[in-house]
Amino acid sequence: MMTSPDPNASATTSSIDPYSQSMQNQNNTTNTPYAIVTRNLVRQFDQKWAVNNLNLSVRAGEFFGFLGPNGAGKSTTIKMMVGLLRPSSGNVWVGGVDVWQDPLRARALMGVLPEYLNLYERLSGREFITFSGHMYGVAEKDILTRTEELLQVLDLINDADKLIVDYSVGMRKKAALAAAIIHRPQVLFLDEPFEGIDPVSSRVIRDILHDLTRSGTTIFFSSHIMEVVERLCTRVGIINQGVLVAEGTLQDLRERASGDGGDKDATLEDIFLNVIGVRNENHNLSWLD
Ligand SMILES: Nc1ncnc2c1ncn2[C@@H]1O[C@H](COP(=O)(O)OP(=O)(O)OP(=O)(O)O)[C@@H](O)[C@H]1O
Repeated sequence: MMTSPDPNASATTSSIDPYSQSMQNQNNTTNTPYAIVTRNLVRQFDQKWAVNNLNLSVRAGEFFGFLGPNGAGKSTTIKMMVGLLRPSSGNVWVGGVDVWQDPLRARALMGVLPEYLNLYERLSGREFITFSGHMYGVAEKDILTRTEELLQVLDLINDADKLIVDYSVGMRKKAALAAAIIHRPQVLFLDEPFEGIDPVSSRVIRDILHDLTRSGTTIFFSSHIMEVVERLCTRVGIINQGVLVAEGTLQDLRERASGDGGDKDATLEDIFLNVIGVRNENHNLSWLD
């Protein structure tokens, strides 16, 4: 794997050779390649700073959960990371490749499950997953076996020849997930993967994601479902109003919460609400009194 720029280097460094710098973790103890690095990443929409100077480094093999309230900037960040939305300024490297300098090479390393699925409605589920395999250059025989296995495991096999236009929300999401992982991506981006998914499929997806990380895939996903993030993620980042306000393992965040006078056994939900500054205010509707 190629290396990306040193995330601990000065954030103001502008011209970096992402292929030549060696990677070291925060303690300078091991050489750990970073799967995702953002440097001073900004996206403005008119006067609104949707993402404000984001510096984030995700190590290879991590399962990284990206949290934030509605409108915090999660989807905007993911879109910039995967090459769907051009940053106003700043850089993103995935697997050591600058996403905006070399988008095709970067895209070949990734799998992406976007928030709003724009699927090929007139293809069947089976055709769509197969098509994705071809797009990623997977060998024909692997496409055949992987497609059937994905359809089976994701419980789409009985609807495999139905057109996607006739799929339910959850079925579309599962088909999109299958299409995003058929090439065994080095880095998988998932924007709200569990939204609209029933508990049975949710379990299946969690198992698949676990298997992917075991086989070396780095996963970056956003979610509002704290329990899932708590259960799956090795590290968590919290964004609020476009700014990264907390980052670390759950243990790091708990220790930080207890240092701030919080509970050392705090749940991720407690930590999240605390970090984004939610107080126990009165949320009653006056006209319901
Ligand atoms: N195309 C756009 N044009 C204008 N403003 C936008 C656009 N896309 C996003 N925004 C704004 O950028 C901010 C961040 O939006 P984003 O969709 O990234 O939030 P989010 O954290 O993914 O929210 P949610 O959890 O509700 O999906 C919001 O204020 C949103 O209104």
